[in-house]
Amino acid sequence: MKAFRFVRCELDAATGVARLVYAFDDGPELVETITIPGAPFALDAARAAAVQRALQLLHLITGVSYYKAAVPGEIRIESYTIDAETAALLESVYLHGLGEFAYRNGLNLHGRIRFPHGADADAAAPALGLREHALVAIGGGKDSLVSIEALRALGIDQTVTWIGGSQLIKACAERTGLPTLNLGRALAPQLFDYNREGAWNGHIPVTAVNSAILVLAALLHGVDQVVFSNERSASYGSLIEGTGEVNHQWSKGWAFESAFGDYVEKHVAADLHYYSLLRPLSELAVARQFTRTDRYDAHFSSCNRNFHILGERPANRWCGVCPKCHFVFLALAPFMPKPRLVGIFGRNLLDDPAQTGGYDALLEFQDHKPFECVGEGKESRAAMAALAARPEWREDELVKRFAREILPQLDATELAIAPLLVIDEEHRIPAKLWDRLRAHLAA
Ligand SMILES: CC(=O)N[C@H]1[C@@H](OP(=O)(O)OP(=O)(O)OC[C@H]2O[C@@H](n3ccc(=O)[nH]c3=O)[C@H](O)[C@@H]2O)O[C@H](CO)[C@@H](O)[C@@H]1O[C@H](C)C(=O)N[C@@H](C)C(=O)N[C@@H](CCC(=O)O)C(=O)O
Ligand SMILES: Nc1ncnc2c1ncn2[C@@H]1O[C@H](COP(=O)(O)OP(=O)(O)OP(=O)(O)O)[C@@H](O)[C@H]1O
Repeated sequence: MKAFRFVRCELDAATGVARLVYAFDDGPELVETITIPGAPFALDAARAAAVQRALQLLHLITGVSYYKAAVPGEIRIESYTIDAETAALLESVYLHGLGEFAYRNGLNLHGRIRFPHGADADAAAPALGLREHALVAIGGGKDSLVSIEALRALGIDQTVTWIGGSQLIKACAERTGLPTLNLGRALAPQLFDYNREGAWNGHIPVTAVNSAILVLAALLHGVDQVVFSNERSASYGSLIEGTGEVNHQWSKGWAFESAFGDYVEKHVAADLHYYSLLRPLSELAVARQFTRTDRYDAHFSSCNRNFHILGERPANRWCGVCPKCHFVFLALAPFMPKPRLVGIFGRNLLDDPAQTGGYDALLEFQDHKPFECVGEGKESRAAMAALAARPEWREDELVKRFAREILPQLDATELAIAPLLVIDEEHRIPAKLWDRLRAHLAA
């Protein structure tokens, strides 16, 4: 393949269906479809122009799923032009968002990803007078539920919003009792053929794609906030010997959030605020927040095996053997009564010797942090050290092994949980919310 082509993008405001069209060389058109319920959308000229800008941004970001199948040397944008700032944002999203993909496939993408661009646009995007209301992304796991409950406690109007057909996410969304919005997304079917035929494949920055979809939905619905639930720990990747840092969850990190959020306000709509409500918190602090209500215990799951487009789902909501199950069990354990936690998972993962290797990776003991959405090694070590001091946990096989074999090798001054629960000040949460939110999170 010589070139990856951004062929065109179109949105029908009468139906809410967006078509994002790509191609390799002179091959078939690859059409991804996004459906935003609530049509027909009546848009004044300023909002229609902002929707067009958001649609192009979505087209450009979503192309990463297809580009990765062949990583050709040339990128062409055929039906509109972009400026240097847009090109820089995209080059960063593609390079860092495909970091794990490149590492696992032994590819070097540095210097390869170049988006063609013209001069910088001089006019900043105007404010549109958007209604004060939050579209909150829900992923079926604990994080977004913590945000939803925090916004509820603060009295912020919100619509719980998700992409795709997951029944598990739908059940969690309905359990909130709040208004819901389910956005449709269908990848171009040829991508799955390419994968079967041996195209390059691997992780893509899915949170960047989801973010761009919600920005488009927010504009069509005329609301002023898109809220994600990405914690501080997501900014830190796995440290690979001889390679450096590779972050599976790069588009959940601060680098993406700050670049994308600033771009949306400057280039799409000045009064559309994209932010992560959980950015000031570590994974352990989010876990602690989650334990404040048991409303979702029988509904939520953080296990990504629930969320495949193709393929099998786990027999119950928690497979119990993947890094996310391992980590979420460990992160909740210091803050939740043991019977409640074992009840959620249906078993005690810390008393199962078969999970030793998985926990060693989380602890960064003779292994690196797994390529998954899990907390930092220091969070896992602090949580495990806390459990080693608790009578109800210390006899469990993996806690006992930690105390015997790993703990003596660690610096005891780095194992306290309290410093990891400190609320950070680096975030994009609107100033008018922050003081009240801070007080809620500190309680
Ligand atoms: C559910 C899951 O973890 N999927 C990852 C898995 O994909 P798999 O082949 O096992 O199954 P499917 O998800 O059904 O995907 C089928 C193929 O489709 C392609 N694809 C899918 C979505 C998309 O947006 N673009 C695509 O190109 C892909 O080629 C699949 O082969 O392994 C893949 C390869 O490593 C991963 O890319 C799949 O991850 C999904 C994109 C996904 O939604 N994953 C989230 C659960 C996830 O990892 N979230 C991160 C967020 C961090 C971030 O933004 O990067 C997290 O929780 O850490
Ligand atoms: N299908 C989806 N639709 C909309 N937003 C999603 C979807 N999947 C994940 N997200 C959002 O992406 C972000 C990262 O997802 P992540 O899986 O870390 O969060 P979560 O499911 O809320 O919690 P957990 O970490 O426990 O799985 C969250 O803001 C989440 O709401």
